[in-house]
Amino acid sequence: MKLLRRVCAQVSNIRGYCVRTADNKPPKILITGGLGQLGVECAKYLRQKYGRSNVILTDIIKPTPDVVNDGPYIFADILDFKGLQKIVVDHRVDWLIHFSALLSAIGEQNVPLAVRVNIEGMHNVIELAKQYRLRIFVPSTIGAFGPDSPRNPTPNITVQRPRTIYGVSKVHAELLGEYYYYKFGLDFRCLRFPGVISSDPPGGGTTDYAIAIFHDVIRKGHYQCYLKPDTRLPMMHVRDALRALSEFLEAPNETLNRRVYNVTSMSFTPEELADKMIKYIPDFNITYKPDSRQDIADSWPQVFDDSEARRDWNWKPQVDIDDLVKLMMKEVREKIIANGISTSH
Ligand SMILES: NC(=O)c1ccc[n+]([C@@H]2O[C@H](COP(=O)([O-])OP(=O)(O)OC[C@H]3O[C@@H](n4cnc5c(N)ncnc54)[C@H](O)[C@@H]3O)[C@@H](O)[C@H]2O)c1
Ligand SMILES: C[C@@H](O)[C@H](N)C(=O)O
Repeated sequence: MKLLRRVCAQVSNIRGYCVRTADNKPPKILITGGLGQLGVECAKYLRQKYGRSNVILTDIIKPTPDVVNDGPYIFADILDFKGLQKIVVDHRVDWLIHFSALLSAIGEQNVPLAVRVNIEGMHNVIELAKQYRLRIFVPSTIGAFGPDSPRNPTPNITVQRPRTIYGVSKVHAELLGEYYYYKFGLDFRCLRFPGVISSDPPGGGTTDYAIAIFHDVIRKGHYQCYLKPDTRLPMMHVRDALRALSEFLEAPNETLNRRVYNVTSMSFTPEELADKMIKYIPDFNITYKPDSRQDIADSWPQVFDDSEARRDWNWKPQVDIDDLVKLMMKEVREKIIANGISTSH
C-alpha cells in the first residue's frame, strides 16, 4: 500500500499534477506576508500553476508597480482577525500560505513585536483555517532547533530548545498545527526550510549573508561577513524551496506520515561559498567580522536530515552549490542593473 502511494505521488509530480477543489476548480490561494523574500516569488510560481487570479498576495506594506501588475494584492494585517475573515469569505479562499513573520535576527531586536506577529498572527491564521476548512501551509525553519539538538545531521524528530524568539515561535506554530490536525482534522502542513537564497532582499535573518555576499561582491568587489568563515549552515535556492512547497501542498494526505518535515538542498560555510564565487570574480575580497548573529548560527543545525520528506512525498533537491552560484551571479547582476545601480564586476 505504501509503495502504491509513493508511486502515485511520483506520477503526480512528474505530470505537474494540479490539485483541484471539490467543485473541480483550481484552489484559491491566499498568501500572508506576501511582499517578503519568499512571498513575491511564491505568488509568481503558483500563478503559473493555478492561474493569475487564483493567488492573492497580502501584506501591510505598499506594493511596487511590478507586484500590482502581476496579480491580486490586498492589504491585510495578520493581527486583524476580522479583516482576514472578510478576505477569506469574499474571495472564497481554499488554501492559506502563512508567510508573515519577523525573522531570527530582527526578532531579537524587537521581541514584543515578534511575539505579536509570529505567535498572535499564528493564532489568527490557524483559527481562520479551522473555521473555513482551509488547507494551511506554515513554514518553519532550521531556527526551530537549538544548541541541545544534534547538529550534524539534525533529524526530523529530535529535541527542540531554540534560543531565539523566532525559533520559539516556530516550535509553537509546529505544535499548534499538529494539535489542530489531531484534534480538529485541520489540513495543516509545515516544512522546515534552511536558509533560502534568492536575488530578492532578505528579511533580517541569520542566513542573509549568503544573499548579501552576491550583491556586495558584484557591486563593490568586497564583502564583510558577519559570520566566521567556517560556520556551516543548511541552505537552498528559492527555486527548490518553492518546488518543495508546491509539491508538498499537493501531496495526497495519505502519503504524509507527518505534518512537519525537514527539507534541504545543501550545507556550506561562508569560506566554501566564497571559493565557488572566485570562479566568476577572481579578484574579489572577503573579510570576517562576526556579530551577534554568530551565536544564533552556532546554535543551529549544520546539516539537515530530510530523509523523511524524500521517503514520504519524494522530495529531491535539484540545485546544488555550483548551480546556486551560477544562478545567483546571473540573477543578482540582472537585478542590480534593472535598479540602475553601477557594478564593479
Ligand atoms: N527566507 C528564509 O530563508 C526562510 C527560511 C525558513 C523559513 N522562512 C519562513 O518563510 C516565511 C517568509 O519568509 P521571508 O524570508 O519571505 O520573510 P520576510 O521577512 O522577507 O517577509 C515577511 C513579511 O511579513 C510581513 N509582515 C510583518 N508584519 C506583518 C503583519 N502584522 N501583518 C502582515 N504581514 C506582516 C512583512 O511586511 C514582510 O513582507 C517566514 O515565516 C519565515 O519564517 C524563511
Ligand atoms: C533560516 C531562516 O529561518 C531565516 N533565513 C533566518 O535566518 O532567520
